[in-house]
Amino acid sequence: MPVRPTRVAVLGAGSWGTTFSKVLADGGASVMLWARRPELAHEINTGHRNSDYLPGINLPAALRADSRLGAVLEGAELVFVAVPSQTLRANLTAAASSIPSDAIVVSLMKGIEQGTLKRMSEVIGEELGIGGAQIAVASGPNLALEIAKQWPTAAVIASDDLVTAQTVALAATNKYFRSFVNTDVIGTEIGGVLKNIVAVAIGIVDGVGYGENTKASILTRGLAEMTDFAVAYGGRPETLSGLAGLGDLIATSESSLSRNNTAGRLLGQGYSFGDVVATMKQTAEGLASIAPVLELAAARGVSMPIALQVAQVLDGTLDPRDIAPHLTTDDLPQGE
Ligand SMILES: NC(=O)C1=CN([C@@H]2O[C@H](COP(=O)(O)OP(=O)(O)OC[C@H]3O[C@@H](n4cnc5c(N)ncnc54)[C@H](OP(=O)(O)O)[C@@H]3O)[C@@H](O)[C@H]2O)C=CC1
Ligand SMILES: O=C(CO)COP(=O)(O)O
Repeated sequence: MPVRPTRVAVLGAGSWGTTFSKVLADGGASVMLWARRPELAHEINTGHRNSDYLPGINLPAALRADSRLGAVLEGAELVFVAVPSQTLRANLTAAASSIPSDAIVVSLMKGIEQGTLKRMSEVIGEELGIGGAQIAVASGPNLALEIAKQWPTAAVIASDDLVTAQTVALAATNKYFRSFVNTDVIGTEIGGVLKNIVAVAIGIVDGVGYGENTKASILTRGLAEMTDFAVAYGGRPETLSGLAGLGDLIATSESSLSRNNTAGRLLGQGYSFGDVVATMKQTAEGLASIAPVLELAAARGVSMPIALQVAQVLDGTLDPRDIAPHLTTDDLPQGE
């Protein structure tokens, strides 16, 4: 029987790490949050605010922050990680010696590492030398600011080991946040990575000014693209039609809170990739994972017209007004 953990740590005090810390604290856990900037840790401890990332949100007094990894990780039963995907490996290198050897480590991230093409759970396993029963991932329709306002939602916790997933889900459940469990780590992670890329495409369409038909076509074909890719890498199709696939695809593509959607909208309005990166103050993972995703797709022969056209808009070889990945004909016989 899984037991509810009481001592948890969260690495990364951006919008998601801080919000998830609140979810855990409101679920009854004692939470230590790592903020790499001491002044942010000070603001969280004294003002119970993180004004950079969650303006207007009051944080629970039970949530404590620190910029020292050792102090944050001491005695942690669960360690949640919410840093930008491309910085995970370096952050783990710094944290590894302080992470208790029996802790379960949970990825809250939605990216693929450039160069190695690894999922976040793979990077965690490699860097910390731990196996599947000590690793979990969390994903779902989880726009941070909505959750920080305690608007109700749900998530999926996946681990190779069901008891691990259940243990994490017990900690990550409260009156406004419900965690479901499964054992499909691959499908759950891939859903989170790929919906970001489709959300960029929808943002481009919005920025250009096209309408609901275009968006509905791309969303529907996007789900097929996400599912084909996930299945090619060993994920289960039903995971992609659940919260970690369709659910997150809808939330991210529809919301102006989404950084991926916002980045796409700016591209659609004619801003260059460089301008968009300079404008974004928070992490838009879809922009960094598009190249590794296309490499992985090519390696398994998965057709990804949406991801391909987003990449072409990013590198300036496709005019955003010509975005119409659902009109590409190479997979027409199977398309629906
Ligand atoms: N925001 C959301 O709604 C959700 C986000 N996610 C995922 O969570 C992950 C983290 O995203 P999110 O919290 O939104 O990102 P943010 O941009 O809001 O915050 C990133 C955090 O990581 C810290 N950080 C640590 N190391 C580095 C580094 N080397 N470079 C840059 N920042 C660093 C930042 O510190 P500092 O403040 O000092 O820069 C900051 O605290 C992403 O994979 C995202 O896809 C998943 C679900 C929801
Ligand atoms: O993952 C998210 C919602 O589930 C957050 O999306 P963005 O990173 O696009 O803001």
